Amino acid sequence: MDRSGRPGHQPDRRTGRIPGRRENRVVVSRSESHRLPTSEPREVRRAAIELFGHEKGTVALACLLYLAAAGAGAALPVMLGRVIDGIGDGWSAGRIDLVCAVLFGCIGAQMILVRVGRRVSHRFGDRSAARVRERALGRALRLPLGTIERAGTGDLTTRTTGDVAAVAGLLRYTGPEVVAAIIELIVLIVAAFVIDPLLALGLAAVLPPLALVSRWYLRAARQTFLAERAAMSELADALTASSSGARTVAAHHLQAERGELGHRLARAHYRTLRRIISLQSRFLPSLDLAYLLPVFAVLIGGGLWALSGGVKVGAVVASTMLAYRLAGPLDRIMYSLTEFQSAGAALARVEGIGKVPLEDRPGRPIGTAIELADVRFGYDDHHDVLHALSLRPRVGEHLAVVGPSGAGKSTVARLIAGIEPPRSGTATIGGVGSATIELESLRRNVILVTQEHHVFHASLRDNLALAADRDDDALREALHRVGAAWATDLPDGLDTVVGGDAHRLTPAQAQQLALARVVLADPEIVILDEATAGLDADAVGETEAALSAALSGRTVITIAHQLQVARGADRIAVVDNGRVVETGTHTGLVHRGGVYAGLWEAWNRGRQSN
Ligand SMILES: Nc1ncnc2c1ncn2[C@@H]1O[C@H](COP(=O)(O)OP(=O)(O)OP(=O)(O)O)[C@@H](O)[C@H]1O
Repeated sequence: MDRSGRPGHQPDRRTGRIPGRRENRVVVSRSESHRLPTSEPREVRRAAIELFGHEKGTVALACLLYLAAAGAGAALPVMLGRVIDGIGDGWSAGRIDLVCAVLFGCIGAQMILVRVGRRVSHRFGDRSAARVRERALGRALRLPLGTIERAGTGDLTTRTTGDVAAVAGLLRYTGPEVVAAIIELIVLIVAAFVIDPLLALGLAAVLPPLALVSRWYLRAARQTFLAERAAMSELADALTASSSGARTVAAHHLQAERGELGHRLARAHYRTLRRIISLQSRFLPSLDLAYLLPVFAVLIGGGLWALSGGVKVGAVVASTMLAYRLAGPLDRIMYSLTEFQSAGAALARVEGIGKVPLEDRPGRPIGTAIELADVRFGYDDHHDVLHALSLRPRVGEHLAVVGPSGAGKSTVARLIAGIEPPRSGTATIGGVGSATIELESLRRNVILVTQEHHVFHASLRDNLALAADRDDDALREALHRVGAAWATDLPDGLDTVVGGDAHRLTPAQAQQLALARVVLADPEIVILDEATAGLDADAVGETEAALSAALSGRTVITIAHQLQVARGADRIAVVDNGRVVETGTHTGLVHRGGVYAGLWEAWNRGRQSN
């Protein structure tokens, strides 16, 4: 970089940035080692058992209700067989009527018991699903930020939304259905043995084909479903990165590349879906064949035996009906294998969040002095982006960090904020490594505001109260300080629900909301990294000045991508190629005629020609 500002350091016409040697930061694909882990089947089983353990009473009650319902259901073929044989044995009409009345009563009782059982099991499902969701979110919130970013927010989002929903669906609907089906199956088999143990052996004809088919399916399905979930995550990740990094994509003309990546990942996901369909299209018809085998076995075997007088016709009819009814619960169990596989894969991913090693953060800083000393840092093992960088912001000063794009300014912000530890050297706050400071204390004292802000689908008041529980006047004052005049025009004032379709905030408004949160939180150290980039050029200066006034006495470090922001700072540090190459006031640096002076000249020239 020279004083004249070579072409590479002219501000970009569209973004106002000072270009440099930045590499493409929109992640193209995540390496295996950066993916969030997945739990082993053994760990998934343990988690499932733990879930049942919380609801032993409810589970036992639901099982009892399903048992009674299955008993009432099995009474139908048993009694019908007795009636058939009873007619042959000369039962009276009154006796037959009585048995038929009991039979109808059983049908009614079965319907009621199933309904009540479902209600109880839904209650279990709801509470367990809430437990899974809360656990996943709790774990996600404790994850080290650097890990989330390297793994991709899309992956974590899919795990805490789609995967949790798949597990919740299983717990609420499919799980209880399968338990009910297993109980029904056992009751049907017991009933068949009560009617005639030899005929009941015919039911076993279903077992060999069923065992073969399900063994093959279960083996193939786990990998297929895991692959589908992973492909879905990668796709979500790439789409999230493309949309949240839209400005970078546009600035680096990466639209075609990102579009192609999206298509490639969508095709990969489509291929995994086709594998699932192909698997199921072989699995399901084989099941139908398997169900028919015990019906034929009992009907033909029992029929021949009845002809020779070895067994009564009623017993054969009842056993055949029971064999036929096996298809119902078996079908529900086998069909749900797909969902079990899918939810099992989902639970493995949800539980995997808990396998990420948490950071050891015992540090308790004394004071708020920031110091970066001889810091080396790189995002991968191969090359450093910061090279022995040293910087000592003074307590209570407003320091602007400037430099060409890709120089390492945002990386400096991340190290101060304790998101990443340095590879060597030290990055400390109050004498303690910032990446080791206890999270609660770090969050209270240090806030990093970037361009990414989340507006929660809630009232404006709730969105602000996240930062600090203050009265309405304080909330309004914070909005006023960051120039959010629009807030006074909202139809329901602070009660207006924002973040959803009802009242969508513009990116600039969302940014002001984030800044108002900072004012309310009033931390000791504020790091603003492109925090005003979404505002229009005139508003940037005003907002930065208002923010500085609101945060007076606090240490404010502004990563200034536009030099007019740096001008108002107490001191400026110029970062180039991962090193601090100059520090001083705006006037001092311009007079010195060094790197900053060159940047300033190029900046002014660029603005005039724009
Ligand atoms: N998450 C990341 N993973 C890999 N490399 C990264 C990541 N973030 C930044 N880099 C790389 O590190 C170097 C320094 O980036 P950094 O964002 O700190 O620069 P900067 O000066 O803030 O740039 P800009 O002004 O464009 O924001 C660049 O080469 C960049 O491509």
